[in-house]
Amino acid sequence: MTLEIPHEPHSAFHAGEQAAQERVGVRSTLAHWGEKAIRPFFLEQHQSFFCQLPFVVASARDQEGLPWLTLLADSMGFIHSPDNTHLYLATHPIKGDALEKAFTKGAEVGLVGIELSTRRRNRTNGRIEAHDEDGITFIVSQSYGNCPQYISERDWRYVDVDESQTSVTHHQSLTARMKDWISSADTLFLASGHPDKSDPTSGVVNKGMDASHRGGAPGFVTILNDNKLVIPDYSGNNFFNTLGNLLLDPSIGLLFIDFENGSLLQLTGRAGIDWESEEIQKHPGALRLLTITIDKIVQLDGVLPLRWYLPEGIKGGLRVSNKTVESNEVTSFELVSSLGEKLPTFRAGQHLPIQLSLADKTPLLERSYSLSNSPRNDHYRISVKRESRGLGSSHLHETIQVGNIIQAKKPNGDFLLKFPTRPVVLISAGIGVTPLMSMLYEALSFNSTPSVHFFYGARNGEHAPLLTEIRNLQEKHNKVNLSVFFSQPNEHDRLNQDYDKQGRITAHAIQQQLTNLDADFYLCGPTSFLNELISGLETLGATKEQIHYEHF
Ligand SMILES: NC(=O)C1=CN([C@@H]2O[C@H](COP(=O)(O)OP(=O)(O)OC[C@H]3O[C@@H](n4cnc5c(N)ncnc54)[C@H](OP(=O)(O)O)[C@@H]3O)[C@@H](O)[C@H]2O)C=CC1
Repeated sequence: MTLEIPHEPHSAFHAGEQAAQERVGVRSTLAHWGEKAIRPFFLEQHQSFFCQLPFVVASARDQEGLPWLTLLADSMGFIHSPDNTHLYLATHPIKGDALEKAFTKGAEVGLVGIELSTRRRNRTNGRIEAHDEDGITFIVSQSYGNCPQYISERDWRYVDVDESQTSVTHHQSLTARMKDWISSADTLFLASGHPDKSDPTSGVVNKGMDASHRGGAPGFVTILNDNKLVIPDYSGNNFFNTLGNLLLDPSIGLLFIDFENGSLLQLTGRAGIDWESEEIQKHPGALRLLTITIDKIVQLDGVLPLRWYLPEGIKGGLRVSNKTVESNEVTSFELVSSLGEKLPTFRAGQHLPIQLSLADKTPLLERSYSLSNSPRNDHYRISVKRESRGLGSSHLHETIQVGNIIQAKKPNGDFLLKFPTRPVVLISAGIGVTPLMSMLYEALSFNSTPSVHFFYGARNGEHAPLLTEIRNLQEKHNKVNLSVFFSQPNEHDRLNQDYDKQGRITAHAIQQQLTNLDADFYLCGPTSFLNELISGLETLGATKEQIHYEHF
């Protein structure tokens, strides 16, 4: 396929990904972010993440070149990482698996590691460097983290596989059981790939297979007929790995997991992308649709040594005890136990997974919002920006009132404040202030914190959530230094009173305020903001260990 736009051949993204990014207007922002976020090696945290997983989902092509996915599971510790470019997986697909013979030397493979109990996930693409009787050696081309959005939390346990209860069957179209399975699924995985095989010696690393996770409310996949499905595409990290591949090669693999029974449903077929038809409106929250024509199916029943179950949420749910308008678009909700019990503790920077019931009989909507209050409070607080097409944020703003009960799970996330032994520098843009607000409280609760510098960016005084609260803390604690940047101040915003500087926060402006850069930097805000600030701070000499951020 020839693409209409010229593409940058040395980008972390290939021509298809760049074309998809161009189509939605994020290509230039992503170009620099890709270089930072996508690495040709594993960070230590990603190495240890993969090594403690009981399973990974892997994509590859079969002997006919068709993409499929499988789930590779074995006893704890079956994955180990001898160095920061390799994973050894001491397992093989089972007999009859669509990818039974795929993991041979040179095969392109995509892996997604996903810890359903904490909703952490990391992705990597690469190829099989070697295989032996016991397992396969994977060498990485690209490694990157993914946010917890749309992941349904599940706990898991090992079981003994009862061979007499397993079966493998091959099909050309969906059976009634498969339709039930798909129509209740809240999780699926997609396999797609660049049509050219990477030449391992060429240094071009972005052309292999991808494995990606898709999640939504149960029933988010629509079955059109025995061979056609529609999958909504929600807002994500804008990398467009899957859609970018599909622009060049429409072949696609799908994997559904029967979590209760340890069964897999493997599908392969072709995908069409609907970028803008009116049909998209019929799928709440969808930005695009993928229409899948299924060509082949493999069903593997009872084969997995794992079973998953939904974790218990916070008993009785959370009662809204306060609702406060913080700015034009942001409202805070204070939440307490509906049973009057003590809430599970949280750490500054973590988020609260909540479930919203939009209407009777519709599936629950799962969302996570950063907690914006002090971890020492006996309540939780989330501060939610209303997004124009956001179902969760609109429901919270319009419908949820004081006294209502919201179902929630325990707070989680690993964007955390380190125990402060040097100055803490908090840098926020827009609603990115929420986890940093909580970090401000936590930093002030430690005597060891030498000082806190808060660089606060917002459009103007009408779009400046939690700023008054930060000012109040500044008045009480002489450790706090605050610099407010308004990018587009309006006529009643007063320079040196309501804000300190006109324009966006830059690394240069931060350097001007700080006497030295021996500090821990915590950043939260839009992608381009993270991009520019991380590069800027590194140029000024801050090390990667000093810079902490989360990409939501
Ligand atoms: N836990 C997490 O990881 C969380 C992450 N977030 C992320 O934070 C983001 C906040 O978005 P939102 O409030 O909509 O942001 P906005 O688009 O409303 O922008 C907010 C402010 O940031 C400025 N800004 C934008 N780009 C840059 C840049 N490159 N450098 C410096 N300043 C910049 C804007 O300036 P201008 O007016 O010039 O555009 C504006 O002043 C979201 O993308 C969300 O994903 C939010 C909450 C929690």
